[in-house]
Amino acid sequence: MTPALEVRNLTKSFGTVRAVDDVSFSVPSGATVALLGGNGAGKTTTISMLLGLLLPTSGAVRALGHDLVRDRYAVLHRMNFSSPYVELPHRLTVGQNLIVYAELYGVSDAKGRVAELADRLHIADLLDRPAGKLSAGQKTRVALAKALVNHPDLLLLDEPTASLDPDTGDWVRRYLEEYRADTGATMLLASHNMAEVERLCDSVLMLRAGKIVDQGSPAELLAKYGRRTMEDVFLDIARDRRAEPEAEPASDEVPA
Ligand SMILES: Nc1ncnc2c1ncn2[C@@H]1O[C@H](COP(=O)(O)OP(=O)(O)OP(=O)(O)O)[C@@H](O)[C@H]1O
Repeated sequence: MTPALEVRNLTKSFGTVRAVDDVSFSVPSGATVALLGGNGAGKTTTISMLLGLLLPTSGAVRALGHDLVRDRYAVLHRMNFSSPYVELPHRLTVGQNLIVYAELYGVSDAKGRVAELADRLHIADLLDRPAGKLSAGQKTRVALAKALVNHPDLLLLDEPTASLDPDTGDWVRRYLEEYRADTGATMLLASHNMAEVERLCDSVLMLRAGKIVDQGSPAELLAKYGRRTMEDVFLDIARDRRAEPEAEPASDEVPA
């Protein structure tokens, strides 16, 4: 089966900064994959290129079987994204924004789809509010509604639960699990929440300074680094510690 995403030798330079440096990976259809890395590792730049929003310096991206630079209009209507860094137009209400996006994506019953999402994502009480006057957590939920408005087959999520309280964050994760189970959609998500990654993702790509420095399923990485949590694996990889279990202190040693 054709992978939902195929990324080959993707590179993006901003002047002398190589934000993404010769990155290659593929995401099987229906999989959920995490893109992890510390601040400035290149996650947002990668996602922007995967959306066709940013032109690569070199390399190629195929999304749902189409080249994203040459053939983006064949595929963009089957993709969507959410990002805390992209604001909806502030003066329009949440409802107006969602209708505009639904119509831009050619959703046949735009009003019906927005009402359905408002109900499912518990944002009905926000529909008449200006998008610029929402709290950070409310914006995150509205961004998710926008990301799902066209029933995307390929969903790119940049920190989908940023700013959400633990209860709402848990609820959004459950919703994403249901969406995937119902639709078979493929998801690539950048996250700083390691519990979220363990829960949602089949595999993990670890970026450091624009390069993929390790990858595998959460279970494989936990075993490889001899750790109990992805938080510890993340710290090992981000701090360039080698993938081997730490020795237990001998019983007569006093821990420092
Ligand atoms: N438009 C730009 N012009 C110049 N440099 C940029 C630009 N966008 C990103 N960078 C640089 O590219 C590198 C990667 O940034 P990017 O935003 O992709 O990181 P990130 O992994 O998403 O980080 P964070 O977790 O902090 O969101 C950083 O060094 C950043 O300063």
